Amino acid sequence: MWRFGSLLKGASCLLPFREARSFRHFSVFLVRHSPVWSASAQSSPTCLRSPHPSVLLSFCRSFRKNAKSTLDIPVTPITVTDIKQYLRSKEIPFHDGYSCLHAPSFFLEPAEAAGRDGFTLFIDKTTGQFLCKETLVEGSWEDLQDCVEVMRKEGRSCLSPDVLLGYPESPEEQEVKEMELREVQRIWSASVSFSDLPDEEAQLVRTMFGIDKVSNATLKRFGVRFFKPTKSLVFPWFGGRDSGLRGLKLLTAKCAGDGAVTYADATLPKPSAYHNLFGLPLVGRKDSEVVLTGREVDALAVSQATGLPSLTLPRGVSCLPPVLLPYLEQFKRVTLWLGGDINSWEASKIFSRKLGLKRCSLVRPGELQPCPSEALERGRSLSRILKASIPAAHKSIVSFRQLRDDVYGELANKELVAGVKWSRFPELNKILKGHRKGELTVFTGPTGSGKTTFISEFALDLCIQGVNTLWGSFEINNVRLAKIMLTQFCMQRLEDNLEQYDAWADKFEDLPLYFMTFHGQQSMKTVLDTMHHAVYLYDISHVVIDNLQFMMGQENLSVDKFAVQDQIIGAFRKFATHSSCHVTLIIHPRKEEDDKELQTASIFGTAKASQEADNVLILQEKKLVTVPGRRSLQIAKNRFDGDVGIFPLEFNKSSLTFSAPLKGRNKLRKVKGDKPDATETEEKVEKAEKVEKPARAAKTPKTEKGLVRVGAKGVLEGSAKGSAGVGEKKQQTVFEEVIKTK
Ligand SMILES: Nc1ncnc2c1ncn2[C@@H]1O[C@H](COP(=O)(O)OP(=O)(O)OP(=O)(O)O)[C@@H](O)[C@H]1O
Repeated sequence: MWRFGSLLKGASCLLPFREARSFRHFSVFLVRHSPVWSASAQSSPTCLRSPHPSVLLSFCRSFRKNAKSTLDIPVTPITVTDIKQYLRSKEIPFHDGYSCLHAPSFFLEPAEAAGRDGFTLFIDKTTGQFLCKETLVEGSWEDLQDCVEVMRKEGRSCLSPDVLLGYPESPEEQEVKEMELREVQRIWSASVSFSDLPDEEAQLVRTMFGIDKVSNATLKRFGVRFFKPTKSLVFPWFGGRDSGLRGLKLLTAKCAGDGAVTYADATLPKPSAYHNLFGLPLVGRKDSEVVLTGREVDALAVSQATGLPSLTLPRGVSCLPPVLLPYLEQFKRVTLWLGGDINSWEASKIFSRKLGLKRCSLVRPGELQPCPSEALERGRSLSRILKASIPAAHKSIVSFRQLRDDVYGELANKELVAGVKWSRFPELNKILKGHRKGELTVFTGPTGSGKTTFISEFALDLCIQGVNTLWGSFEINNVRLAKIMLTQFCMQRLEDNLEQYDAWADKFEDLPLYFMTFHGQQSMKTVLDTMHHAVYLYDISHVVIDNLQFMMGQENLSVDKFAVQDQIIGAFRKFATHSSCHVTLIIHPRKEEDDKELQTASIFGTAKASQEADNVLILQEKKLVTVPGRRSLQIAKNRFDGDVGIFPLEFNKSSLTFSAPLKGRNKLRKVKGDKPDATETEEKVEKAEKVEKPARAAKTPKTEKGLVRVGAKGVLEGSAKGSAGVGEKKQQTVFEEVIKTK
């Protein structure tokens, strides 16, 4: 099969159609002004033979960004060996780097390339994604192969950097982009440099942002300005082929009533497109050491105090997008000093795997080792702290001496160690304490009892708070699942309020939420490969698998099905631990008698599932609760601190939610031990329900209230620190303010 490849500028040829999935990359090869494509694709995309659906969708307004959050993983993931073999077979020289392979760029004219470093094409070893650092041409592994094929076919030694274009933008998207750029320019030119501020005001601003000791010279070197209308620090993003202003980040300080200061950041463009490594223009080609920080003010502190190159990750501790890795390849030593709390420590361990453990060392947070800006304020020696950083490459056997600081960290940060709290399920916080990375949760419940619906809200709640989430829904398709989640997100029937669809979908789209594109039976290997890929690309920290039975394939029918299930559970356990990612696994129960409650032992298969799991959650439908439709959630195992218990859930059919609309509505009963007394539980639940019913009926908010509650509590008011999703919402509020002050 062939696909039309009139896509390289000045070249018209047919490219072999390697795999159906390649169509996904088809539009990357659009030639600017290509009349053939623009006319045919836009008016009738179906003119392509068997195009990949996502190509068609990318032209359809209502689905325009679906492709972005859908994890379309290659059927056979690329490995570094494949990449190397291909390059060798095409006689392309390469060096083995830390996260990337380095090859000569074929987007530079030979004469142009001669004056440069030479190996400026960076190919990500995990994904095959490439970037030419000189021309900033980037694309997928398939794109790279296509470029090589075309060069070979046409006998060229290089290609124009303009041959590859991104997905065509809709007029709407272009307009948003232009508006953003205008806003960036407006804020930037209305901002003042510190040396232009009256001394008193400059000092006040410094105090407000905790940078008293950062000099005007440092602020000037990094291009930091102050935007008076919102009293924000402005950090510019310079980049692109012309090194022009591409965006900016605003950091705003807010004083709470009790005198505490909280900081909110906002970026333009929005966080998912904001790929600024703040400080990059100051890095010299020969620099071989760098300090990575989680906040811009920290980079200022490190640079001033140590003279070392220092860069800030655009979204702090929430992720390290692989597109930034090529810019970090030149460094032989990378020190991660992402902040002063346990979250920064966890993130630095995870990021160092992407960066290559051997060259990374980590600053362990502690009383004497706060974040860099605080260390500078407190007069600590930043060089000494950096010197004391710990190599990231760990040994398999450690003594308590090496662990003692970790143990202390856990004790001193009890709340953070307990994980992210649910905002819709306070009872879960009381029993499980929070949602922690690296754990395995097994969830079961009777057939059709609402397992998917409940876990959807359970995961959404965390996702709203910035937990990067990946769904593997093999039972129901992604459109249906997204519909359930969107309904739960806005807490109302959108069918009856279609005019609100776009507003809610826009908000929903900004969540760090991804879906696997599989449906039906899947091999465990494919699913695990996808999960690894997602962790690498999007720093996923919660994977939901609905459900295990869909991975048992043909073996499901054989006598050895229990062994297969155990093997799958073991693999998920390993993945969760090694990837520091929480896995929630839905498992069907064994067939139980109808009037019996489920127990841990009711989980289908052997005892492996409950042994390997850190948490076992059971959606109880029968016996415990006699009111039809009423369910209870039983926490039957909690490895973190042993508390188990059960609490009632009330299903709201219009919003598809189980969460209590009002605080303190459901009574919680803590049970120590795995098997609560069913009769007692039922009685208590019933009693609690009866007593509280009238009050609840009177207090249940209308759907608009639900909208305000979710939007305000879960989305708009969260702290921007360490949370991508929340950070994005902050952006809206800050820029709304900016616009208001215009
Ligand atoms: N508590 C409830 N009361 C009434 N209906 C519910 C309740 N919870 C979910 N439902 C509805 O029941 C249907 C099935 O729900 P869901 O798919 O979540 O169940 P499940 O347990 O995942 O099913 P399966 O066992 O097939 O995997 C959906 O239409 C859902 O809206």
